[in-house]
Amino acid sequence: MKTLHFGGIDFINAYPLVRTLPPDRNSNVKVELTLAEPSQLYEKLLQHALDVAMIPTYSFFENALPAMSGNYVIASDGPVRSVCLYSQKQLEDGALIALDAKSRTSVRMLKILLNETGYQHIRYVSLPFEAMLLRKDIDAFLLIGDDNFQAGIPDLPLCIDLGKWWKETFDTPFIYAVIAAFEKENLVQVHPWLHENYKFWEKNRTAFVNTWCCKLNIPEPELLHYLTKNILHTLNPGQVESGVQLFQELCVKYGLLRRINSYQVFF
Ligand SMILES: C=C(O[C@@H]1C=C(C(=O)O)C=C[C@H]1O)C(=O)O
Repeated sequence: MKTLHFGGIDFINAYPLVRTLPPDRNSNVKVELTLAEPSQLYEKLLQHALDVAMIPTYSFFENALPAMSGNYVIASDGPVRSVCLYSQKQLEDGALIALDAKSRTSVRMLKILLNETGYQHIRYVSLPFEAMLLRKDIDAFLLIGDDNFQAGIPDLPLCIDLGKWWKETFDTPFIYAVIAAFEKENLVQVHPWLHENYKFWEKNRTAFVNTWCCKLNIPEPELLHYLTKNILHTLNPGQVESGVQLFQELCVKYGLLRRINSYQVFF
């Protein structure tokens, strides 16, 4: 049996897709799992150190990758909770925004939203989370992933949820990460393993959340809400295609991507 090298995002948002199957479980596919940040998984996929990986949607387009899964995504259709812009006061044009250095997709999502809203002179600086907190000249910062659950962050008076903002602006879900491969075969072969994980999650949600909430130090109802109401792991087939297409078109419109690339979505 061939071993598939799969890269799974190590953020909480991906737990239901990659952390539910016991490692010793007999499965029809043999998957060797590497957990890492989305941008690192993208680098490994480019180097062919991984066969299939969960990668930022923007990276998928930036490198014109040929194939993505239509079955599983990291998406939201309204508030996402873990992609937020924090600030002391209402944003003014000309403000300096620190962008989470981990992010590839949400930084472009923010730029699109600011452009659509009419801001034209925002300045940006890319920084790791810890460095942002030390900079006094920054007006707002964009954080992605698990750092949004750190105590103290929500104390800032203004917190703009980008998933909510996107939904209000375009009335459609937003897709933050996709599962991509160079070879269609590898994508199709990893699907049963992802299905197994996700089915296991759906059947045992309460037990998983109960275990994870202590380890992560997040109240149980909040974690359950995050993983079932904020983050969406599946969308209707048409929604995946139209969602990523819209994002790609807007990236081109605002000069964030050179051209529209074609690609295939597999189920
Ligand atoms: C929803 C999220 O989406 C993440 C945001 C990403 C980005 O901005 O590049 C990449 C992968 C996603 O898992 C999150 O950060 O929690």
